[in-house]
Amino acid sequence: MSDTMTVTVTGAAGNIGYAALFRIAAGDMLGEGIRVKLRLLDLPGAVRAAEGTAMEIEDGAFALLDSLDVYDDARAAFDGTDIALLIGSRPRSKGMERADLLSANGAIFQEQGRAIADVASDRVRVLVVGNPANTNALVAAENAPGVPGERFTALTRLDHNRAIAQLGKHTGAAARDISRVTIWGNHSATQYPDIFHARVGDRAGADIAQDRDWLENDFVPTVARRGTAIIEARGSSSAASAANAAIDHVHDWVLGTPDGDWTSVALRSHGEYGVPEGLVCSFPATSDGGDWKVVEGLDLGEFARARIDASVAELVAERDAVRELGFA
Ligand SMILES: NC(=O)C1=CN([C@@H]2O[C@H](COP(=O)(O)OP(=O)(O)OC[C@H]3O[C@@H](n4cnc5c(N)ncnc54)[C@H](O)[C@@H]3O)[C@@H](O)[C@H]2O)C=CC1
Ligand SMILES: O=C([O-])CC(=O)C(=O)O
Repeated sequence: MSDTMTVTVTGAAGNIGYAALFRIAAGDMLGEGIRVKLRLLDLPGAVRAAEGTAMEIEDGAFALLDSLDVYDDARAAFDGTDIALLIGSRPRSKGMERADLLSANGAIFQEQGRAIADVASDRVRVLVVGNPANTNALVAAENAPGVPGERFTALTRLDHNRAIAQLGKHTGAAARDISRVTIWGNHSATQYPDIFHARVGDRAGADIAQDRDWLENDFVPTVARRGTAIIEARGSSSAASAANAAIDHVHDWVLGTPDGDWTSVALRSHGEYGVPEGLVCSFPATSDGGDWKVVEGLDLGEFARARIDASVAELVAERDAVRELGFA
């Protein structure tokens, strides 16, 4: 990492953008010694609002902020970028079919993948937050010739953090004492939050998982449906927690995961754990500050295998749909 990094945030006028940008400018994402050039991208109709957010960022007088620019054009926004947070996407509207959603987002992430390949820095790292995040990342990667596939990732860190929180509530342990939790599969209700390899203080996750009623009827569905529960309670989707997770994801990617722990990252599969090559699937992963590395060799029991297979089947169906639409 150099001492100045260019960071592009799409959907900058939106809720997650609003919660993420100030923390990025404050140094929470890349570390306190690293200066940041911030580039905000949104649609032409939302640029005025993005400019308002930029005015507030200016008013933060952040010591690490070197420059701040607002764009409505992807190629200009990604020019020379080192870190791209792809948050903006087309939300599902009333009456919209799944295919329409994949099609609208396919077009966005195809264009952004091409722009990143053409103009971003050679070391660019991409995190897709906008839903359907895994498949949007797959589309962007497939349309970015010359950019190594491992530079395209999707966010399942929010699910990972949710799993730690629920495990902490159940056991009374603090988040800092919980490690080696894994989210497998898709960022959707089919995801499988896995505690069988976790450590909770001195306890093994497999021991806590002996309470099958809690595991199957409480923990797994609570984590997998937390996004929906928050929409029902707040009237809008998770924003500050999603921004926090995006910052955690990039932080651990560029600065490394803590010794003895791993995190969850949706990465292009090389066939690990039998996941078809090329799918953007959530795995346990570590980083030494360079590339993500999938943690291999974990034993998966029948319970885990069935759930991972179901989530992977959903990813295959999404991939086939965007292929059919010509986006991948
Ligand atoms: N992966 C995850 O864990 C999570 C993902 N999400 C997803 O993140 C996305 C953003 O959420 P919010 O910020 O709450 O939504 P929001 O609706 O508040 O903001 C989205 C922004 O993206 C912009 N946008 C749309 N298309 C764009 C494009 N082609 N280029 C640039 N900007 C574009 C919109 O104009 C809007 O300003 C949604 O897709 C949401 O479902 C939300 C929570 C968690
Ligand atoms: O469904 C949404 O837009 C929100 C989401 O992904 C989550 O909270 O996990």
